[in-house]
Amino acid sequence: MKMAIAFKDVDLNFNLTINQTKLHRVSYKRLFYRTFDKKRFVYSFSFLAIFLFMFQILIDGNSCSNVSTCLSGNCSFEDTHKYPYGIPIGNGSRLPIPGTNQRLPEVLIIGVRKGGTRALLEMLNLHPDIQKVPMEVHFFDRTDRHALGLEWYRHQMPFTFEGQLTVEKSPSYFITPEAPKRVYKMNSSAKLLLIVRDPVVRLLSDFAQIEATRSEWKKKPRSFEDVALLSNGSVNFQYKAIQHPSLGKLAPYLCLAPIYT
Ligand SMILES: Nc1ncnc2c1ncn2[C@@H]1O[C@H](COP(=O)(O)OS(=O)(=O)O)[C@@H](OP(=O)(O)O)[C@H]1O
Repeated sequence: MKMAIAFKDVDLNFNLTINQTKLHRVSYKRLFYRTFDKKRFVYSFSFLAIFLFMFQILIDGNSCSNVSTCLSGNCSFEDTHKYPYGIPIGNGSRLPIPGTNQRLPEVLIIGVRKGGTRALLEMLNLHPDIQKVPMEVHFFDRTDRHALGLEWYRHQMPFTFEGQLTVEKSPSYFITPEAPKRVYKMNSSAKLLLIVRDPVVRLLSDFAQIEATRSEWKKKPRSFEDVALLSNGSVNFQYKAIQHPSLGKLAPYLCLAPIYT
């Protein structure tokens, strides 16, 4: 059989008198060896390598200039948002932006659970003078964490310049009886932010989230009545989203004026 194959700009002519199966095997093999141009391969490979190298330099060059600008002490307040825990310098190490420090928070978003506390924190963080703590630290509500001490708490804080406010949010602070005394001991003039929402709507929001998480963990689904009501039909005040603090007990530590709702 005589075949003429046009493969891009290469014309191949070869005779084969073998059966169809062998034809395919042999023709592909020949096609490969005949079209394989070593020189062209080397040129293409080198071109690709150079291109990737230049691209890498471009990317690195950009981040390097930012990082070196920061490390040489020319960082702005906004840069602390970019590198809240220092500038990554490889090997998992980080260098704090010169002039910054980890400071205890002056502002706490204390609740309420499912009140839009995350949205409030993110919106405040848009301001360059404010630095959010990305995660909930639960320092004032969890006794095991509180026992680690203020230095441990400070080390969970992002780096800030003097004049920037650090804001932490853990909605359980509002319903934990020990929290006000602990906050007061840390800083008696800390600003406490409380964002409120229709209690029934946020109860439903909380229930939906908890049940979704339980379902991910393959836990048995519960009805709303199971969690919100006791067996005698009265409200279950132990349920987290329903709990509220006893303001009488908090009074010695809270001057209501610094609570912003
Ligand atoms: N701007 C604004 N206005 C009204 N509602 C808002 C807003 N931003 C967030 N949300 C709703 O707040 C719910 C999440 O609240 P939190 O961030 O406090 O949740 S958490 O307690 O930290 O888990 C969550 O409620 P649900 O969607 O009903 O679950 C958010 O949708």
